[in-house]
Parts: sequence; C-alpha cells; structure tokens
Amino acid sequence: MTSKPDRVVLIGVAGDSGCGKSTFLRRLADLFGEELMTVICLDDYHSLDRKQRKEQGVTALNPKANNFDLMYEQVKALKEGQEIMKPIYNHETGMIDPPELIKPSPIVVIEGLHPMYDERVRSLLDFSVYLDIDDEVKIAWKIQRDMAERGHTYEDVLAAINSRRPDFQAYIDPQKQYADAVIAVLPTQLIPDDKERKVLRVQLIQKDGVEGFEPAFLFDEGSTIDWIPCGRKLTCSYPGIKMHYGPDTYYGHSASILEVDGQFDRLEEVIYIENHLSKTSTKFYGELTELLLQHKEYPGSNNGTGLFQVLIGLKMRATYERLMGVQSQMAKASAN
Ligand SMILES: Nc1ncnc2c1ncn2[C@@H]1O[C@H](COP(=O)(O)OP(=O)(O)OP(=O)(O)O)[C@@H](O)[C@H]1O
Ligand SMILES: O=C(CO)[C@H](O)[C@H](O)COP(=O)(O)O
Repeated sequence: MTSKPDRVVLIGVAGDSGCGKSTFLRRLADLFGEELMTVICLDDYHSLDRKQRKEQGVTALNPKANNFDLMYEQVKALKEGQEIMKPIYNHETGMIDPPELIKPSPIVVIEGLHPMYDERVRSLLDFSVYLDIDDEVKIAWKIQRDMAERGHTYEDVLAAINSRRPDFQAYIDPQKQYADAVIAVLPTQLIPDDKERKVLRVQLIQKDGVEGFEPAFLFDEGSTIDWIPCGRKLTCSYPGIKMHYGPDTYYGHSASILEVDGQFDRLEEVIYIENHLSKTSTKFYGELTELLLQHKEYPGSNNGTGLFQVLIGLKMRATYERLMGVQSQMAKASAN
C-alpha cells in the first residue's frame, strides 16, 4: 500500500489471551483480503517488559504496564492516514524490540487486551467486538492449546489463568459494556454437568441504536423465539441444537441476543438456519454458510462461535462499506 487511504475504518477486537482473537482475525482477513487490512496487536504497547513486570509485581493486563498515551497518539495518527513507528513487544524474549514502520490501510484493526480500555482510543473505533469466554471454556481451550502446542502442564495453565483473574476482572472484562457486539461462549445447557466443554452455548449480543449497525434477527425482529431447528433439513446428533432470539438489556443498553446451543453435524446444512436469519448483511443467498464452509478447519466452525464470528465479520464489512460510501458522497457533495 503506497498511497494514503481516503478514509481509515478502525475496528476493535478485544478479549483475553487464548479467547479466539487470532481465529476471528483470520476470518476477517478472508473477508477483506490482507491488502485492505492492517492489524495492530496492542501487546506492542506494553511499556514494561517481562522482567520489569515481574520486578514490579504487575501483570500485562494492568494499565500500569501499558502506554495508553502512545497507543492513542498512534491509533489516531493511523486513523488520520498517517504512518507510525510502532513499538514491538517480543513474546519470545519478553523484551521490547526496536519500533517498526506501519502504513495505514483502509481498514485498521486493533486487537488485544485493551482496545476499549482508554476512553480516547475507544472513541476512535468505528466498530468493536468483545470475545467473552466463560472461565470453564477458557480453561479447556487453553489447556488444549498450551499443553499440546507449548509443552505446558495442566497445573501451569490453571495457575496462569488463576493469577491473571483479578486483573482480568478489573481491567479487561469491563470493556465488554462498550462493545457494539459481544460473542459470549458458555457451557452447554443441553448436557447436564458437561465437563468436556466440546459442545458450547454461544450468544451474540448486539447493541441496539448503534449508527449503521442493524442487528441480525431470527424469524421476527423484536419477538422472543425459541427454536429447535433439528429435523428434516438439519441433521442433529446428540445433544441436538437449540436456538434462541430475543430483546434484552446488556449493561443498561437495549440489545438483541441470538443464541445457538449445540453443534452442526453438516456445515452445508447451516444454510437452513441462514434462511431463517434476517439482516445478516450478506451480499448473496447463502454467503454466510459459504464463508463458514471455506474454512471448516478453523476452531469453532461447527458451532455458534464460527457462525457468529462470520456474522460479525459481515457487519464489519457493512460498516466499512457504509463509511466509505459516506466518504465518497461527501467528496462528491463538496466537489459540486
Ligand atoms: N471457537 C473455538 N472453539 C474451540 N476452540 C477454540 C475456539 N477458538 C479458539 N479455540 C482454541 O483456543 C486457542 C486460542 O485461540 P486463538 O489463537 O484464536 O486465540 P487468541 O485470543 O488469539 O490467543 P493469544 O492472544 O494467546 O494468541 C486455539 O488454539 C484453539 O485451541
Ligand atoms: O495476555 C497477553 C497478551 O496476549 C500476554 O500475556 C502479554 O502480552 C504478555 O506476554 P508474555 O506472556 O509473552 O510476556
């Protein structure tokens, strides 16, 4: 990307470590293409390196370990189409490396622990999502990844989660109240006392009244619906699938909630569910199912996490196109 973009659309993706941010970003890159999108990992704004954090007894989640003034200054500059020299936090060494040049592209995504923590940074966001993973599910995911891929023991993983919990609750979790959409991943209600955490109940909480964001709905906007889609058109093995849709309040805001509990046996049959969803921001019949089918291998593709990540990706695309459209209309108006 060589020329300055006319307008930069800024997207925030928040969540704790190991909550599926990278998977969500892969889905976004599939939708927008790498060319159009620059991703900034906010870990790069850690002001204390690993050794300093240890000496001072603070975690990386603590605002004291992060430089929010620099984050604001640089995110603002990117949004204004300017280049920045962004610091780099090196996860291998735990040290802060020399900065790198970042050129803005039409879409800038800031992802990490604190995209909505600082009021100034938050006010720059055009659309935001918070990935809210229940503790039991988070432990299961982390154990699966950190034991299989990073050689950690069960006790290590549990100790790491427990030691982060107070700061997580103080500084990370409260950001969900500011998000335009929250994907909440909870234990299933279909299997009594489930300990495996393979079957999940996933909610998409969509804030009402956000300019340009039209919440998707099931069957009838504003009604409360419970639906078991299993039958002739959707194959469901044990424990089946239950969906729910309805109005609600979330941190004092009016919101609508879509929910899927269970998992899809055959991904191509998700078209049956897509048929009953409205305001999905798709461009053609079956686009949502097609996007899911493109990457069956991504974790969560066979349940509500994949479905709602794709749906929120489509909403981000709609935001981008709306803002670009507004921009080109304004340019036309000022030229006349
Ligand atoms: N929807 C999902 N269903 C099941 N497992 C998942 C899902 N999303 C993520 N995981 C598991 O959690 C792990 C972490 O996911 P991912 O790398 O996307 O998270 P992250 O927030 O980017 O983590 P980090 O910040 O630590 O890099 C994956 O390796 C996978 O094991
Ligand atoms: O929560 C995190 C962000 O993903 C990391 O724990 C934080 O960035 C510190 O990194 P490291 O553990 O490599 O020192």
